[in-house]
Amino acid sequence: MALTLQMKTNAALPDQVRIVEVGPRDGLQNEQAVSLEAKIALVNALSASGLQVIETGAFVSPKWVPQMADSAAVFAGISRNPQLTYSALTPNLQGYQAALAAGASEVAVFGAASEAFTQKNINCSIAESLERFAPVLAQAHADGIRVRGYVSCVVGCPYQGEVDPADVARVAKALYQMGCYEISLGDTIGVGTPEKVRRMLDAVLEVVPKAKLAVHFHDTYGQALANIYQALHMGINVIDSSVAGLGGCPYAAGASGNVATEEVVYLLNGLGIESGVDLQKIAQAGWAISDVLGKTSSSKVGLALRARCNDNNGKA
Ligand SMILES: CC(C)(COP(=O)([O-])OP(=O)([O-])OC[C@H]1O[C@@H](n2cnc3c(N)ncnc32)[C@H](O)[C@@H]1OP(=O)([O-])[O-])[C@@H](O)C(=O)NCCC(=O)NCCSC(=O)C[C@@](C)(O)CC(=O)[O-]
Repeated sequence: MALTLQMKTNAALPDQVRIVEVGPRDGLQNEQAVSLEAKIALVNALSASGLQVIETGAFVSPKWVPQMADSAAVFAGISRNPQLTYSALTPNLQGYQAALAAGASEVAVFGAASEAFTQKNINCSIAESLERFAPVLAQAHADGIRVRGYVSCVVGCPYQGEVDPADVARVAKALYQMGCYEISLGDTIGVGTPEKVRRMLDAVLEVVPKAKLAVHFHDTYGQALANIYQALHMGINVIDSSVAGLGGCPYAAGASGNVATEEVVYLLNGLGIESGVDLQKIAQAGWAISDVLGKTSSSKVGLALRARCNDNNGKA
């Protein structure tokens, strides 16, 4: 009986998941300044872990997010695996051109379902943000560069509070219709619970196909893995995460980092879902960047593996 139940539950889950590693960008944009060498070492360690996509930097105003000011140098310094996508955040055409010059293989525009957050984050209204993204998409299309679209605050906003799923669906649909190949739905401040996530995804799935959606959960209230499990059951098979649970959001006070990549890989391994990511290698990347930052990793999986490794005299 228990076995039958288990098989039924897992039958609804995808066989494969693509993890989009956002640690070098979403993570480090909200940590203390990290040296260029450490950023390059992080991206190189992530590249060796089996990940397919690494968000490597952001071409935004250095006055707004100084931690990302050396993104071009990061792109110039990394050892590229030609099989991997090294992406960058670009708020406007200026950022897009800088990302292209730096050699980004893909870019992302970023909007939000909340007017207040959009103002704080990119200094314009939602409608104005979509106007700014249009030339980015047009130029990227001409250059043969894929554009991802983020929608922030999909289940809550640090300024306005509740966010209507209809507003999320409206912005997600707009980005999709403008030509974004994938829409990443961000719980920027990590307030979602599985039921809220279900209601939000129900609304978005009415207007964007599930194969074009990704989820991006911050873990402020410890709900990220439960929310991912909910999203997996609704057919979403692209998950954003950040090694060692790095980061937060500079315009969302108190927000924790993204769900840790180690946690996501451990969950997927336990569910028999293929991600291609080597848990030990991603954990090692997490230990290294946590040491650079001089802080304890936010990844329980990373900490558990490190303790085991220490017990085994350094052998995994
Ligand atoms: C969008 C702007 C630029 C508007 O900022 P603005 O001040 O309104 O822009 P502007 O067009 O008036 O330009 C002002 C100055 O910025 C410069 N500028 C203009 N554009 C760029 C650029 N691309 N790169 C470098 N510099 C730029 C421009 O050259 C000018 O320089 P000045 O003449 O004063 O010396 C600004 O608000 C900004 O950079 N915001 C970035 C905010 C950010 O990065 N937030 C974090 C990422 S979003 C996030 O984390 C959420 C996400 C994606 O992870 C999903 C989730 O968790 O929900």
